[in-house]
Amino acid sequence: MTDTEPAAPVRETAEEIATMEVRGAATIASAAAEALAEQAEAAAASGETASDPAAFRASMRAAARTLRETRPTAVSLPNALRYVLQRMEGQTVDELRRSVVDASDAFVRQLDRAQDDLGQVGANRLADGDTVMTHCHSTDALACIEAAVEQGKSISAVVKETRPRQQGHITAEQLREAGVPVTLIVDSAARRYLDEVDHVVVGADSIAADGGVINKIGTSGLAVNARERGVPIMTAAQTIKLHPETLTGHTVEIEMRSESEVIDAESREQIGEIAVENPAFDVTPPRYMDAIVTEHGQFPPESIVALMRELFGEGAEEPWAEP
Ligand SMILES: O=P(O)(O)OC[C@H]1O[C@H](OP(=O)(O)O)[C@H](O)[C@@H]1O
Repeated sequence: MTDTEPAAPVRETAEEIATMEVRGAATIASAAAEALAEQAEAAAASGETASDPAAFRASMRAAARTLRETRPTAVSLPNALRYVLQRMEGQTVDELRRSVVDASDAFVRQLDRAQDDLGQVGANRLADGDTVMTHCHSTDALACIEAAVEQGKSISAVVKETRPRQQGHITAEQLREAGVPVTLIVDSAARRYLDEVDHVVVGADSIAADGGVINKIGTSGLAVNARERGVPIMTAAQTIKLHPETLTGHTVEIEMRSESEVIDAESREQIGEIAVENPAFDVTPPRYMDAIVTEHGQFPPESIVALMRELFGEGAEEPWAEP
């Protein structure tokens, strides 16, 4: 390990996030925070950085940059890195190491608590006997449904499979384990089933300052259909999903993934010369979203900017940048 090459656990976590073995905005954030703690332990034990606080700090910044470069859309990833690096302090390597490990632990605990708290808020929106429709797999959205079940409400679910990676299968399995009767449908059947649904519950990868919700591709179409059918739609998103850079006019980059997720090589070959595109996320305009459910309560999307300012100030530093 040199001061620019992160330790093995960081490289492994970065690879797992890039290949989506580790996925879902909250899970990515907690894996990134834990990887920084592992980097701190490794750097404090390595010849090059163990006795040089400046080299230790540089190795932490390099590790954060490696993690940052894995996936561009879920803002929980840079928010996690920011949380930990902003709390790195001390004169000696041992003090620096301890501050990083403590910040990483605190971040992960805060994440779990936030999800429990927003689950209660989201559950309050659901009534006994409701059927919910889900899209993709979101631990924040599942927390709302599971909390409703724990409140003693009987909830059933229509689960969209979510092409191309079919994260709906994970949702279906976890809801079934929570005792929720599940009907799995293909994405294109969603509008037909909305007539049988009381609420649509989705997660978010990022929330923009204007209340736009960036979530798995297909969310915006689902939201428009839900509005047309008169079905309320909420996004469950703890505040690490708030995108501070959008306060200063930046837009959220939409990740484009490999065409191999959409079409296999043989079919591709047979069809001949065509373009294939695979955007992983889309933006649901605030007017199509009824509520953003966070650990601080529920918000109309248009008012989320006030919470964003309160939590992040006017913008976002990048503590992983070289000074
Ligand atoms: O943080 P939680 O609620 O678990 O997940 C949030 C979102 O992350 C997922 O993205 P991907 O599957 O990583 O591309 C989905 O878009 C999901 O709604």
